[in-house]
Amino acid sequence: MNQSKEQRILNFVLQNAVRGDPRSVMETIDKYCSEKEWAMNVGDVKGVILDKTVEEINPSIALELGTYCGYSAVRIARLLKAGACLLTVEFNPEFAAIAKQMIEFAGVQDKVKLLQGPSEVIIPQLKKKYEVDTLDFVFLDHWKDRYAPDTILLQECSLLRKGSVLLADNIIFPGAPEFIKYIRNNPRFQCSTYPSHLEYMKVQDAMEKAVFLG
Ligand SMILES: CCCNc1ncnc2c1ncn2[C@@H]1O[C@H](/C=C/CNC(=O)c2cc(-c3ccc(F)cc3)cc(O)c2O)[C@H](C)[C@H]1O
Ligand SMILES: [Mg+2]
Repeated sequence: MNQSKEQRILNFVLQNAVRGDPRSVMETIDKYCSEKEWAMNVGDVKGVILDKTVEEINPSIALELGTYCGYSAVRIARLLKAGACLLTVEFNPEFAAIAKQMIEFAGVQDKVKLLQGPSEVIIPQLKKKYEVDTLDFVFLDHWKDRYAPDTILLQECSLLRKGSVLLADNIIFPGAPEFIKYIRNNPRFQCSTYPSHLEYMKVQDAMEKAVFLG
């Protein structure tokens, strides 16, 4: 059975990146996806916005929705301080298996907990099963029509506290119109937009940052 694109990306990393070096893994994925096969990683351009947001917050506990191949999990985890943790949620078992190998190859497995399952099931389990109190940072990069319902669910599960920061990818392309409508009209969130470019393309995209006001 011929390989998936995601398997080809992982193999290219295993053969070309430096084991234990997250920056090398990111650069190798970006090289493959800009030169050989496009893939929906946040990428090197929007990745800088993600980096700056994570560095500004310096989260102890972060959540990512939509692990895919693990590119942004590696990108976030490499910046986490000792003892800090990224919980990343992926419901496709093939992608979860690939991401697990990517995270381990990069050497950030001690900072990342990969939770396989749909976000609407995992989010309500975070407090009791995963011993989360509240989240410092949430990166939304899963199906775009799930950004708004999952943001509502995070609030219903009391997982946000005053100052919790959400960062959403792709609010221009493919776009997340329901999320933007919800979050920008919501007095409980302070929003700001970071114009950028779609990964590996000369296409406009943007990220939305939303700070929960409690
Ligand atoms: C219902 C379950 C919800 N709960 C869920 N729970 C857990 N995991 C979930 C859930 N919903 C989805 N996932 C996982 O997250 C991943 C999905 C990621 C989705 N990302 C995009 O669609 C996108 C498209 C483009 C793009 C740009 C230009 C183009 F021309 C084409 C595409 C660019 C981008 O940067 C993009 O992030 C992964 C594939 C999928 O298994
Ligand atoms: Mg994305």
